[in-house]
Amino acid sequence: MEKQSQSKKPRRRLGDSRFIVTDHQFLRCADLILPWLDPRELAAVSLTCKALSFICRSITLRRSLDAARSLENLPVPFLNTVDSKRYAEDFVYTPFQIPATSPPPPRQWWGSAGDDSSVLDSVNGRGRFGVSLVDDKSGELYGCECERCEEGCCQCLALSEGTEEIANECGSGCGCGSDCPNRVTQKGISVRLKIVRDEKKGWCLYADQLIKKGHYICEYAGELLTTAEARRRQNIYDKLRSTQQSFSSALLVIREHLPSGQACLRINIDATRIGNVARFINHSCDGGNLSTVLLRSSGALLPRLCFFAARDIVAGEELSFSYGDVRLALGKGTDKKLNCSCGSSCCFGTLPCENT
Ligand SMILES: C[S@@+](CC[C@H](N)C(=O)[O-])C[C@H]1O[C@@H](n2cnc3c(N)ncnc32)[C@H](O)[C@@H]1O
Repeated sequence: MEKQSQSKKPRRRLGDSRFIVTDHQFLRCADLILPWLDPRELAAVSLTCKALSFICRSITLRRSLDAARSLENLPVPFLNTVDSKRYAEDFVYTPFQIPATSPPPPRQWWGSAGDDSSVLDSVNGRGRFGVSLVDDKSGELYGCECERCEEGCCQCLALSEGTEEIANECGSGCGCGSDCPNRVTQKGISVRLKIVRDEKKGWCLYADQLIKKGHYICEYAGELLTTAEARRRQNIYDKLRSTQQSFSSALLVIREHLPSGQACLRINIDATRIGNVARFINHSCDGGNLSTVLLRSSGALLPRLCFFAARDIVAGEELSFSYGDVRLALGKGTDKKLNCSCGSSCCFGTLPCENT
C-alpha cells in the first residue's frame, strides 16, 4: 500500500506554485532567457502559466529599478504615478558613444536576478573614449606625456583656456593613469538620479540628491551617425511622431564653430534606440539647470557632449537644458512643431526645431 501511494505521486506542472520554489533548473533557465525579451514578448510569456508570470513580474520590477541596467556606478530608477508604464521600453543602454548600428537595435539582457556584470563586456572594449587615435603598434601618444597630472596643471587643460563650452581631458593618449584627476567625466555617473513620468513631457530626468554647481552629471551617449543617416532617421522619427503621440526621439546635432562663426565639425548623436540617462533630459526655454561642455579626451577622435550642474541643484529637481534657439517660422512645418511644457516664465510655447 505504502509503495503504491509513492508511485502515484502527482507530477509537478509549470503552474504549480511549489514548482517555483523547488525547481532550480527551471528558474535558472528562465532567468537566462527571459531577460532578453522585450516588454511585449515578456507580456506574452507571462500569460502562459503562473510560474512564468511570477518570473516576468520580477523582471519588470527589476527593470523599473534601474534604467542603466547595472552599466553605471549607481542604479537609476523609474517612478511613474501618471500611467501604467513601469519603465521606458524601447531603448538599449550604452554608457558611451558607439558607432551607428543598422536596425533593429541589438537585444540587451535586462532585469535578471543574477549578476549583470557580463553585459558590461559589450561596451567595455570601446570604453569612454570612443574611436581611438592612439597607434597601438608605435605607441605614439596624442595627449600629454606627463606621468601624473595635477589638477589644473595639466598640458591638456591648457588647450581649453578661454572658453567654457569646450574643454579637454586626459585620455588614452596620455601617459597618466585612470586615477588622474583630469579625467572627471570618464569615471561615470556619481550622483543619484531618477527618471520620473510626466503627463505632458513623458519621462524626465531628476536629481535624487543635492548636486553642487560644477559637478559632472553625465555625457550624451548614443549612436554616432553620419549626417545623411541622421537626416534619414529624422524623417522617420517625424513620421512616427505624427502617428504615435507617445513617440519621442532623441537625435542631437552638435555643431562646433570656428571663431569666424562657420561650423567646422558636426556630430550627430542618436539616443532614440540606443542611449544613456541623458536621453531623458527635457528642454527648458530658460536654459535649464545644466551646462553643456564639448569635451575632448586625448587619443579620442571625436569630442563628447558632457552635462555639468550650472548651479546648485536640489534633490527632486528636474534636470534640463536648452535644445537650441532655432524654431520653425510661424505657419511653417506645423506638423513638426511640438508644444513645450517647460513651465519657465520665458517659454516660447514650442520646442526648438531645425532641419537636420
Ligand atoms: C530627448 S527626449 C527627452 C525624454 C522624453 N521626455 C521621453 O519621454 O523619452 C526629447 C523629447 O521629449 C519631449 N520633450 C522634451 N522637452 C519637452 C518640453 N519642454 N515640453 C514637452 N515635451 C518635451 C519631446 O517629445 C521631445 O521630442
